[in-house]
Order: sequence, then structure tokens, then C-alpha cells
Amino acid sequence: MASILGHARRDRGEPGPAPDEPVRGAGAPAGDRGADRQAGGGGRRAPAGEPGGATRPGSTGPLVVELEDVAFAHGADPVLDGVSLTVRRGEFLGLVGPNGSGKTTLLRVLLGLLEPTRGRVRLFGQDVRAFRQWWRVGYVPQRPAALAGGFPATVEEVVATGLVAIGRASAAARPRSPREALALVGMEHLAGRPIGRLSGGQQQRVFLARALVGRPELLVLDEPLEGVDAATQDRFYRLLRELRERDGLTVIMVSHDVGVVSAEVTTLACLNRRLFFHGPPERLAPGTMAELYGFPVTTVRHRH
Ligand SMILES: Nc1ncnc2c1ncn2[C@@H]1O[C@H](COP(=O)(O)OP(=O)(O)OP(=O)(O)O)[C@@H](O)[C@H]1O
Repeated sequence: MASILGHARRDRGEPGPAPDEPVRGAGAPAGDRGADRQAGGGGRRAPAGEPGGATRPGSTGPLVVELEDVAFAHGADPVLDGVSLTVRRGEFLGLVGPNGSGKTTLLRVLLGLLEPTRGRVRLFGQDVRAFRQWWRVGYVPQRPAALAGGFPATVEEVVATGLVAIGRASAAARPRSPREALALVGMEHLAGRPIGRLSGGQQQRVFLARALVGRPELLVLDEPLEGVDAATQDRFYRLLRELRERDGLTVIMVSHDVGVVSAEVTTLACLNRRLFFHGPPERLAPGTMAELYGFPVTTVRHRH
């Protein structure tokens, strides 16, 4: 499974060993340098202080992600089939589905890490194959095993690696300082500690800070709350609400916690190779989850 550290692996091949997994915004390859300014890019970054204009279901904010009839297969094994969806600025899309249903694969396809066998992927209005403005995207891949105690970097240094792509970005980039990003996730007091001496849940928060340090417009999260305690989860959702409402942050999040996710997201996507449902959670038909998971699953909408 994917690691959160390391630099981009734009070989569009299979997920490499853990340290090769990118955190988007931190790792387009050297060959991409200089391309940022050329990229049309579609969307733009809201100036400081501008209301974020978070998207509500049915609104018509700018398109951030567009998937059109996407299919993907590992060899002869189909993983995604005919997946079409759009995500607009300020939207919070929750992606749910059983193990092996293609959620991580879908994220990797939409980030251009895997080439679809069919269909089109656009990021900020631009074909993902030509997209170079990775500082606009923060990515927290699925959690690896916790980093060992001897890992030679402090918490602050790990967060700072999220700034690598910013160095070559256009003047529109407005990165946070690593301390500021750590403060967002309540971890600034541990800035100087070796990352390997944090618990798994604490490390997860550091990786979230790393994804936020570039002040991304799109945050892509693959099960970011695995192993994170309830109070921290609550803070995490509050933070996402704030960033969406204030800055218009767009969020795509894979989760197995269907109940909580349904309460938080503006849009739910239920995936099992194909999309069983895509829309506001309250429009989910009672039988859809049972069909998706093969047994009854209750979704309870509550703000906690
Ligand atoms: N490198 C690979 N080679 C071959 N098959 C793979 C590879 N990676 C994933 N798969 C297969 O693709 C399918 C989708 O995997 P994916 O990781 O996208 O599922 P997921 O919905 O994210 O699962 P989970 O909830 O368990 O994380 C699974 O059947 C998996 O076995």
C-alpha cells in the first residue's frame, strides 16, 4: 500500500514501494519543471480574504475534477468501469465502497498516476496528462505502516517536503509555513520531534499537514482517519468545513466510515467497479448500500 512520504512517481505504473508514493503538490518530477506557467489550468486561486464560496449540491461552481466514462484494469482484471463524475469547487465528495472496489485506484487515476484504459480525466479544466500545477493538489495516500523510530526527519521537516512543488510554482501559490500547517492539525507542539517517534495516528495528522502546507485547492484523502481518535476526527471535520467555507477548498475523501462520512459530505459516491450512486447523501435510496456491500448498511446523518 501507499506511503505518504517520498516524491512523485509519474511513471503511471503500479504503486511502487512505500517511499515512492507521492504527496501531490510535493513531487512532480524534475522534467515537469517550468511547465507550471504554461499550463492553462482552468481554475484560479482565490485571493486572500475572498470568500471561498463553498459549493452546495446542485450549485454550479467551477469544475475541479471531471471523470468521463473512465475504465481501468489490472491486466485482464477490470477495476473501474464506466465511471463518470464531476467535482466542483468547495464540494466535499465522500467515496465509499467495499474492500477492493476500486476507490484507491480511482484516486490514482484522477491524479494521473494510473492511465485509464478508457475515458477522460480533467483536473481544473485541463487534461490530467498535461496538468502540471500539482501545488494546487494535496494528497494523503492510504496509510502505510507507521514510520520506524529511527526515521531521520523531524515532524517539521516532513511537513516542509510538501513545499517542494511550490518552488517552481507561479506567483499565485501562497504556501503556509510548516508550523502554520502543523497548527491546523494541532501538532505544532511536536514540530521538532523525530517523525518516527510519533504514534500512527499522530503521524497521520502530520501527513495531513504536509498535504495542506501548499494551501491546495483540492485535497485528496485516502482513508485519512484510520487509527485517528474520535476527538481528532471531530477536529479534522471541523477543519475541513472551515477550509471549504473560507477558502473554497474542494475535498475528495475515501472512507469506510459510511455513517460519519454521510453526515459530513456534500456528495456521496458509492463505488464497486462502477458507480452505484453519486449525489447528495440524503438522496441515497435505502437499498443502494445493501446492493453495494452485499448486506444491509445503515447510514445515519448526524453532525457530531
Ligand atoms: N498493483 C496491483 N496489481 C493487480 N491488482 C491490483 C493492484 N492494486 C490493486 N489491485 C486490485 O484492484 C482492485 C481495486 O483495488 P483498490 O486498492 O483500488 O481497492 P479499494 O477500494 O481502495 O480497497 P480498500 O478499501 O481495501 O482499500 C482490487 O481487486 C485489488 O486487488
